Parts: sequence; structure tokens; C-alpha cells
Amino acid sequence: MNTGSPAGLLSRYRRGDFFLATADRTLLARGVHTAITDVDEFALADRVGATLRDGLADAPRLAVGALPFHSGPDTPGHLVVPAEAEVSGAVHPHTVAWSRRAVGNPVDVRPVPEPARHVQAVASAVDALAARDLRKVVLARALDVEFGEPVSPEAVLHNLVLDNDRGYTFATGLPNGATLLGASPELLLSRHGRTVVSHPHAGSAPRSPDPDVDERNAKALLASRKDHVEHGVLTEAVVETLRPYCRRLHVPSGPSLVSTPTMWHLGTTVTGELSDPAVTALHLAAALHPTPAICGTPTSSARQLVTELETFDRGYYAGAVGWVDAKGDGEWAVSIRCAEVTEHSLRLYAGGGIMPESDPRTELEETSAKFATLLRAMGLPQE
Ligand SMILES: C=C(O[C@H]1C=CC=C(C(=O)O)[C@@H]1O)C(=O)O
Repeated sequence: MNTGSPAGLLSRYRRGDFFLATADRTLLARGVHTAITDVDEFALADRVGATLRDGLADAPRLAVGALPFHSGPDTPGHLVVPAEAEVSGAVHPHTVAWSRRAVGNPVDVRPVPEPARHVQAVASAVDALAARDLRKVVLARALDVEFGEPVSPEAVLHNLVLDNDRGYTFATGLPNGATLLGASPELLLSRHGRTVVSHPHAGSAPRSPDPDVDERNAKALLASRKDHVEHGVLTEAVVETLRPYCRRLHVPSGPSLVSTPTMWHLGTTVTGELSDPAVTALHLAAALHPTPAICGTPTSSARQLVTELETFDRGYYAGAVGWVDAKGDGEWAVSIRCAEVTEHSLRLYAGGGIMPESDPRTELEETSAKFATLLRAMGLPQE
């Protein structure tokens, strides 16, 4: 694998490439040596593992790509062994002097569904929680932004990197030719040797430009029983999934406050030591996905309710984006705070966890606040 300057990697990113910037690493992968798609995520992990282990004399020994929210013939898990890959240190120390890139003016911005319909869906979800014995469900909505001219994913990604000096800023090509790009705060799973880490996020409050309001929002989140229960459901599921794979697991006694430029969240860093070092990062990501951060509990009835109440297909939103190498190491972020980019348009996605106490209007506002990550990178005002 080649090394280059982190800023050089971002400037060389082009539509269709894979790019991931984290707190300590920048990865750019280009071209396709071998594409591997599968609707079964464990089969995908096995096939990718076998391809990488067999040795690739003429390609980097890693695979990059995306898992969808729900696999199907049109949205399979999709990984690529790239033709070339470059890795370097963190990009963020280099971005201070950069200026923003222009993205252009949209000709149309359309919520999907209409906000009033999302409010109704949240109210129906609250009723369904009790009727179907669900602890939590995550409902999302979309925002379609149309441009009169071809839109530049390079410019949006540049601005996302500039805005987000933490978390996981990514772009990846999808099997339908579109690009998924975003800046997620949430680590589904990383594996380095025997060490595995997951950083589940649930429980939200918007950031505010007014420091007093901002602090008040953070304190209210830390004190909110509803958000702690919502977060507890998630951490419990992550811990229960990882436990059989780990000979040691460290789980903090409670969540801590996590900030992004647009949101406050509750997050818990779960750290484990693998019993069997042959289990790859992609296999563990497949085991964890979909967590209650983006689906609900119990998983299958929550997923059923999502299908009934949402009016659009999530595609690769609320899936995972990342890489795995021949050793089985890798890093997978939950694909939230993201958009699917086609030639002339972006579809932005945002969701929120619905609990029995959820207020439909507040849940609508939470999704508006979450859209701000992408809207800001596009130079557009908050919805
Ligand atoms: C589902 C999303 O966020 C998840 C991650 C953090 C907090 C969340 C919440 O408080 O609802 C969501 O579980 C999204 O951004 O689309």
C-alpha cells in the first residue's frame, strides 16, 4: 500500500473512489481489482476473507465498501479489492487553512415524506411499540436536493472533511453507480489484532450557536431518562452480540456526552479482546448490524415496522461503511449523517430512535438537526 500526504489523498478523491478520514488515518482506494457482492453478510465476509488470504500479487490486500440497511438483490453488501490504495495520517491538522468549495444552488428541495407525514409515522410507531411489544424503533426520513447541473461529490466531501474533525468522514461507490458520502460520529466496530472497539450512539440533542443554549441542551440530554433508556437498549445489544466473541469485554458503567458540530449524543465505548483472532472486522460488523441505533429492538419486528411506516427505501443509509484487510483488521462506521449522490441530486437521510415517551414533533426536529451535517457541507441553510 502506498503512503501519501493526507491532503493529497483528499484532493485526489474522485467520484467512485473510496475515501475514509478518521481521527488518526486517511485512506483512499481507487479502481476495481475484484468486486465482491453478496446479500448474505456473513457469506460476504467469508468470501472477502478468502479472496484477501489467497494473496493478491498485483493489488493491495484490503477490501473497502458498504453494507446496506437491509440486503436485497438491488442493495447487496458490496466490497471492492481496489486496484490501488493509499494510506496516511490524520487529515484534520492540515485543514485549518483550507477554504470551502462551492457546491452550487439547488433547483428543488423536497422532503420525503412531507414532515406532517413523518410526525404521523412517529405517532403510529409510539402506538405500535406497546401493541407489538417493542422496546425501540428507529424511524427515518429523507430530503431530496436537485441541481440543474452535475453535482460534485468531491466538493461536498471536501467540505465534510473541513467541518468534521472527529468521527468518520467517508465516500464510497455503490453498485448502482451512485456515491454514498457522509460524516458519521458512530463506530460500529474496529478490530486491530485481538482488540475490538465499538462506540454505539443513541440519545440526541441539537447543538446551538448560543453557548448558553448549547450547554443547556447538553445538560438536558445527560439528565434525560428517556435518552438513557434509549441508549441502554443499544449498548445492551452491542455487548450481548460481542460477548460470545470476546474473552474480555470492558463496558463503562454509563454513557458519556459526545459532540459533533451539529449534535450532542450519548455514546459508550465498548472494548473487547477477541477469543479467536481469526474472526475478521467484517464478520463482527455483520454480526452487530443492524444495531438498535438504526433499527430497533427486537430487531426483526423493528425492521418490519420500519418497512411499514417509512415511504422510501433506505438503501445504504443506516448500513455500514469501512474496510477490512488480509489480517482481518478493519474499521466500520455506521452509515448515518450521509447522502446518496447521483448525477444531479443528493438524497439526504436522517432518523431517530422512537421510545414510548417520544414526542412526534420533537422527533421531527431531531431529524432536521441531523440533516444539518450534509446541508452545511452543501452551503445550504438548516431545513
Ligand atoms: C439514526 C441516526 O442516528 C442514530 C445515532 C445517534 C443518535 C440517534 C438517536 O438519538 O436517535 C440515532 O440512534 C441518524 O443520524 O440518522
